Amino acid sequence: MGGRVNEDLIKERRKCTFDIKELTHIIDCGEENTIKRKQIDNYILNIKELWDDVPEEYLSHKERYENAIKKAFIVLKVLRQLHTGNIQITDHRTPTNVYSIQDGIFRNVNPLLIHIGLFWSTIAAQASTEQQAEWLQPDSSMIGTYVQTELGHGSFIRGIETTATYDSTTDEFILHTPRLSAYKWWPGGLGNTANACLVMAQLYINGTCHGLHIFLAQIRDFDTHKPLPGIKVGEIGPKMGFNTADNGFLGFDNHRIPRTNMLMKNVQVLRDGTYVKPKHDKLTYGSMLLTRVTLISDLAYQLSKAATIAVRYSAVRRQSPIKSNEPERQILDFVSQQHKLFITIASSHVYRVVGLWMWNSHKRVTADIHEGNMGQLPELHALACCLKAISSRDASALVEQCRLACGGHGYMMASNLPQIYAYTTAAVTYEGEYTVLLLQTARYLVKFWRLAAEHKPLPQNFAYFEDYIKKNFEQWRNSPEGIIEGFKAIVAGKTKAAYDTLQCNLRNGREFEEAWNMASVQLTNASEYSTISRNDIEALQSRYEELLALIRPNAVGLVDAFDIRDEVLCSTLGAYDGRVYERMMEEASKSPLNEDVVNESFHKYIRPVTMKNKL
Ligand SMILES: CCCCCCCC/C=C\CCCCCCCC(=O)SCCNC(=O)CCNC(=O)[C@H](O)C(C)(C)COP(=O)(O)OP(=O)(O)OC[C@H]1O[C@@H](n2cnc3c(N)ncnc32)[C@H](O)[C@@H]1OP(=O)(O)O
Ligand SMILES: Cc1cc2nc3c(=O)[nH]c(=O)nc-3n(C[C@H](O)[C@H](O)[C@H](O)COP(=O)(O)OP(=O)(O)OC[C@H]3O[C@@H](n4cnc5c(N)ncnc54)[C@H](O)[C@@H]3O)c2cc1C
Repeated sequence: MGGRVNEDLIKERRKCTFDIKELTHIIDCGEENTIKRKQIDNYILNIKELWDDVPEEYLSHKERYENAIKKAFIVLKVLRQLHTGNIQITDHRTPTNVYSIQDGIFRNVNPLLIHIGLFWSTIAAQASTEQQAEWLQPDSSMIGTYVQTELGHGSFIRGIETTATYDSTTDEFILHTPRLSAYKWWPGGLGNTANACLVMAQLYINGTCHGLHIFLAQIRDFDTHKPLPGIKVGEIGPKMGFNTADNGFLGFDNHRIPRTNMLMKNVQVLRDGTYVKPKHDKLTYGSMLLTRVTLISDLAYQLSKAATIAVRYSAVRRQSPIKSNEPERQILDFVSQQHKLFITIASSHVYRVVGLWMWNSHKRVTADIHEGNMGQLPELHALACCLKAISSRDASALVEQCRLACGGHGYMMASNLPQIYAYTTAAVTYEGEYTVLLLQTARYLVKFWRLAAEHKPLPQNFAYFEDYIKKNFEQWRNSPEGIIEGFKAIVAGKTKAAYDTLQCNLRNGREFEEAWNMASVQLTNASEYSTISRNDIEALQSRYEELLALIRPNAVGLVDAFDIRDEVLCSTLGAYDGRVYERMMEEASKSPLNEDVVNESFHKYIRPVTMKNKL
């Protein structure tokens, strides 16, 4: 769509007091990354076949999948070319990597997301060198997915019921789904696309269960794509979002795979059935850990999209004067609107920085694990659980806040805010449900509180527990350091309260697990424990309002710095040129309900009633 940029947006951009490009380079972790990102953006976004004539909302469930899969294989081909051309495209140092461009191409989810993001990365992390040499071929026929969750069990994965029983007479595992609740349910790409999968199953050797292990299983014929004998596979139906993700179900009827299809880097089953234990029994959960870490950066990106749309729209939209004799103001001038939006911009930066820090920590801990040192794994797991839970829950609430900040127009699919919300809120549940993950972190904190309560030595990271017990916390200071101190006091106080409740329940004769369950609301809910006073809160509030006013002239610059192309934003409200109403009208004209001046339902259903009444 041609045409001039909206006047208000032009003025906003003139007002900006900082160098937008410089901030973009910081977000991308360096100018060279910005250049590389733009090259990939240009390359992929110029492929004509990736763009739809009809908005995807007007397609049926089946058509949506078929359209998405067409695009997915164009993208896959490009990814392979870029890899061969040695362009590092999956570097999570930048949240705006190739996954982000896909948000624009699919406006939903790439059905190959799990194939690209989880299937290959799990093989790379958990398969032996020989297995990797065989399976990680660039021209592999395998299209895979990660198959863990079952109808009956998602959170409590030790309860998974699919079995893999070793048959030493044939040197094979027999994969079996013993009952309906053991059907695999949810894996992305499983419904129609995948011909292979990594499946989590309980390993049995000579009647002994060794717990969950990962197996590579072919499920469809590579040539005909028909399910193999003993495989029942299909798609699970429409969802709130993720509707192009092709989530599926899967059952095994005594399906045999070679022994060498168990992922054997950390754990082995030998030809004679000998079981060789891993160095740490949670290494099998490694893919969940990695995805939780990468998700934090992805959520930062979703927030930057929502903020870009809502801030640009708020600069363009004029409604109500502030003083009755003045012209109507940009809605961005209302301080309550600034409060809704600027926190989203800030949170995006916070999650980006934390996501990067977690990514580097993960790299470091993985290198240690390679050297046989597992010492840092529990802390990384506890941090990943908590950050994944909090960032997904907060990001969903903030995206929804941005949507509401766009008033009625935010309710239009063409604003893209409903899709961003549906995508973001899924992350609260998948890859470890919110409460369940918070309880994992609580378990870790309570362990260290017990040490503190028993006056045993604590690692440096937990010295503040001791400070809290000795009441060594400083008086509240209204500064970043003061705020961090305040948070430490809250964590210590909250952990103490939960620990005390646990102890009380135990003294009353409860078993530990029961006592834990009874304390679980305290374990997940925050209270105020810091030394902050009423006056401090008032001072903080007025500083916050000052900051809103300082940020206001730079609001559009701040979202421009996210540097998200219109083709990726896919929003009538958030495009760079701010031609909101023109775009809305143009999108409305694509509605099939506008194809005929008089819809045929008039003759079939309306007229017989209205004309009869007239007589
Ligand atoms: C990779 C790249 C991706 C690229 C894309 C980038 C953009 C991304 C965008 C979008 C992509 C996403 C698209 C959708 C993807 C969805 C995929 C799925 O959903 S796959 C299913 C996930 N399923 C869960 O997460 C189940 C949750 N449940 C669990 O993880 C476990 O059941 C848990 C942790 C809740 C409990 O496990 P217990 O019952 O075996 O363990 P307990 O008894 O509680 O604890 C035992 C010990 O193990 C440790 N532990 C547990 N998990 C650990 C871990 N992962 N690592 C290390 N230690 C762990 C604990 O800290 C505990 O330690 P102590 O005994 O206290 O010392
Ligand atoms: C869009 C999407 C994509 C997905 N993709 C995949 C995939 O590719 N592969 C795959 O294997 N899986 C996938 N999943 C499944 C996902 O990982 C699980 O749904 C998720 O782990 C939550 O498990 P659940 O459904 O069993 O929830 P439940 O555990 O049944 O949660 C229901 C409620 O019970 C509570 N609860 C459960 N246990 C406890 C406890 N111990 N203490 C306190 N409260 C508890 C929860 O907090 C929640 O409120 C996907 C899910 C979604 C929504």
